[in-house]
Amino acid sequence: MQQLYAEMLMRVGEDPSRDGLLRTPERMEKSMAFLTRGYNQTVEEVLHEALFDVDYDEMVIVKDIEFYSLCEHHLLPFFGKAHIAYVPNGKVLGLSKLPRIVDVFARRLQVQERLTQQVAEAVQAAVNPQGVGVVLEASHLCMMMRGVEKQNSSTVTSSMLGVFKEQVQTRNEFLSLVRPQR
Ligand SMILES: Nc1nc2c(ncn2[C@@H]2O[C@H](COP(=O)(O)OP(=O)(O)OP(=O)(O)O)[C@@H](O)[C@H]2O)c(=O)[nH]1
Ligand SMILES: [Zn+2]
Repeated sequence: MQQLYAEMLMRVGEDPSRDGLLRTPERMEKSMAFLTRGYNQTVEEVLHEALFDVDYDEMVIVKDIEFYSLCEHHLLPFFGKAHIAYVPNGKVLGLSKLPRIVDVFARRLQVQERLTQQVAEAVQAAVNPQGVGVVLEASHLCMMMRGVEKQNSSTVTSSMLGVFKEQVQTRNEFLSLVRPQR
């Protein structure tokens, strides 16, 4: 990787041997490993069996979970907030595990739609709840600092499973609770 990054610096017109850039390939390699560490993680290992029997069958929502990902088309960041809800079916998940599931999939090369679906499916598989709702709102640097150069657009995606798909009322309850307060 470090050789490739040094080559890249040269191709963009830089001198990889100048003082400020000497350790840049090494830093980039480390940084890229961090930004894509989701490839080395599985949902099972981050969940750590934090499933609890609870007699609660109302909606659980964890909202405003910040995430950072890389778009697979340009390898530029897209980032924003994830909102996750589920209606339990005898078991609940340790709360911190929802953000951890987001990160397992966000720290890969992604499109926002697939990231949204993967998070919803992972929660469904982990908790076996009555249903799952996931909404992601994000800004894409590939649309801001290059390309169409639109600074204020945001992209909203959602994935609804089980009762969130079948029952308009459940979906609306979720959507009204995560709606941005303006
Ligand atoms: N659906 C989807 N598209 C994305 C996402 N991230 C980036 N893109 C889009 O991927 C598309 C790639 O389009 P291309 O025409 O192949 O590439 P490009 O010439 O760099 O496109 P522009 O960004 O329009 O300059 C662009 O429209 C991006 O906005 C994402 O998460 N989901
Ligand atoms: Zn992009």
